[in-house]
Amino acid sequence: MHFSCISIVTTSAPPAWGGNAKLGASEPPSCCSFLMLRQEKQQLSLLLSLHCLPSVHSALFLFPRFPSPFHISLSLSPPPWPVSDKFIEVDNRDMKEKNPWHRPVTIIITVIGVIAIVALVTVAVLQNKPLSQKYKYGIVLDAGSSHTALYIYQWPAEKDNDTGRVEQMHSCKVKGPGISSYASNPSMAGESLKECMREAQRHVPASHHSETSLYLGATAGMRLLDLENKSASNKVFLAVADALQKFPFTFRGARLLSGQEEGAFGWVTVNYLDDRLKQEFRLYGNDYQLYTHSFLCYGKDQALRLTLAHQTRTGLGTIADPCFHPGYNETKKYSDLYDSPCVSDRKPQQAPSNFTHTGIGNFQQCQEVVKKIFNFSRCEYSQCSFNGVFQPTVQGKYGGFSAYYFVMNFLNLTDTSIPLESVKEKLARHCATPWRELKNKHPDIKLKYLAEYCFSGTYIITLLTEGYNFTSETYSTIEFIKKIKGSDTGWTLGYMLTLTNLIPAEAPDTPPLPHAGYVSIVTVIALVLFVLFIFSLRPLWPRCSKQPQIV
Ligand SMILES: Nc1ccn([C@@H]2O[C@H](COP(=O)(O)OP(=O)(O)OP(=O)(O)O)[C@@H](O)[C@H]2O)c(=O)n1
Repeated sequence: MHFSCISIVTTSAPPAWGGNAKLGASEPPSCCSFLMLRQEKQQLSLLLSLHCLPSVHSALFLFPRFPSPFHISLSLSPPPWPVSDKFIEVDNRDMKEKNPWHRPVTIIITVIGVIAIVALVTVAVLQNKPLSQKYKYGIVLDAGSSHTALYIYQWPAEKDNDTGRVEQMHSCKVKGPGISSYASNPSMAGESLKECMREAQRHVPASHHSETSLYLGATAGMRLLDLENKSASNKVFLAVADALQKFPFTFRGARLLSGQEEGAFGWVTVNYLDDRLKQEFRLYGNDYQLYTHSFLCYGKDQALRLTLAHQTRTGLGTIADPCFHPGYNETKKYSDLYDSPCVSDRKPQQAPSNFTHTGIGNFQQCQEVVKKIFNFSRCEYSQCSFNGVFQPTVQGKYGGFSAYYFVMNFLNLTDTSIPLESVKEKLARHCATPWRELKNKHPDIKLKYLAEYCFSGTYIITLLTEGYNFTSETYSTIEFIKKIKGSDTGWTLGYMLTLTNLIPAEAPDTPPLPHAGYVSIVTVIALVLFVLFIFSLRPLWPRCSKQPQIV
């Protein structure tokens, strides 16, 4: 209690003061009210002017030395007696003795209440805290046409069926070209994977090796090899399977993915990582109508072959390529250029063994050459992308990953809020940059990639606008993405989720509140209950009257 500042003004020293009250002569504290005290017959009266009501109210109960029962007169009117400049300061020590908060019962109840709240909140927190995580692992090798990459995924062991919880734990880029390049030496295809596989062995805890599934999926490069030479492609698959089986994981096969599978698994990956499967698409137990089409020979590398094949179709010894930089000058073999089923039947009869590939760096002309590799006019459907393939109207966001991302990222064009016209202008400036200047500016970038970014950027913009019909208005709906929530975008995650049955038939039940929200609510409710409990103890509190009353 807080009565040390209480001053009482009297006209005369009342006879009934106890020994703990003493006369004072100081000025009354500014906040305090005046108490008038007088004795009439056997009754003491206090007259009060309520300038600071709460403290004065309480003060009235704390004169220990008055006869009991203690009657109080309260009045809101100014005191009728002349106010003296004498003050009586009330001795605090007796007040404290009578302070109900210092009573043992109140103290015990308060302590028990606090302990109960702490216990309640602790139990709520511990009960709902995620248990120390035990993980499961899965490994997928993406055997692409230009390179192979290994991805390790992990997810909490006890929550196999929850979505949005599988995440990429590690990735490893296999040194050397894609496995299809080892057609003439298949065992080297297996050999090339070993370094990343050993890395995977180090990243997945040894106790989990045997239960970790390992998959290899091959895409465009092996599709082309399969078309060209089935036995060679089988040998490459056997060689990589043989190498992968030697590792302590559960090897679940090396196989060719169809273009449709690659598209669909890529769709599952990005929508899974974006948490869209749960909310929007309801993959769980539902059928989807998904449009996917893979244009074999129209990936970036094969598209470049097609444009070069177009430019060398007459068997020239030198070509001046608008898609390569001014000053670019390389001697290339006709046999290498035409060594792909995408162009092999177009090889000019009278071609020399080599041609000189020079650059003139002109975006507009490059776009004209690139357009030549697509057939935009033939269409038997309501609308087509190119080569007579049906193309539905694109809805929602359009994600461009892998080569789309690498190229646009190099060109500083991943921001699709940049107007399409500005994108083209920037690309034109890039293409016109002399080759020597570009090499000096980017000494760390692989020369093959650097030389091709003008072509690649032009090919991407042409494909998006002329092929997939993006316009200046819709260009901003495109997102060039590399990763979503730490996982690379691509088909591999969707493939593993599907083969490992990590997407359940039914949507999982999710708690209505996140953990933090739940704990906060429990805490607030506990505090409210505690305050109510304390108020329920009011009979133990000192009696006070809110209304001025005359007793
Ligand atoms: N920094 C980089 C890395 C890669 N690339 C290019 O990006 C393409 C790789 O694309 P990706 O879709 O990963 O190809 P692959 O998986 O190798 O092939 P695919 O899936 O078509 O079989 C290749 O042309 C490569 O030259 C690039 O231009 N810049």
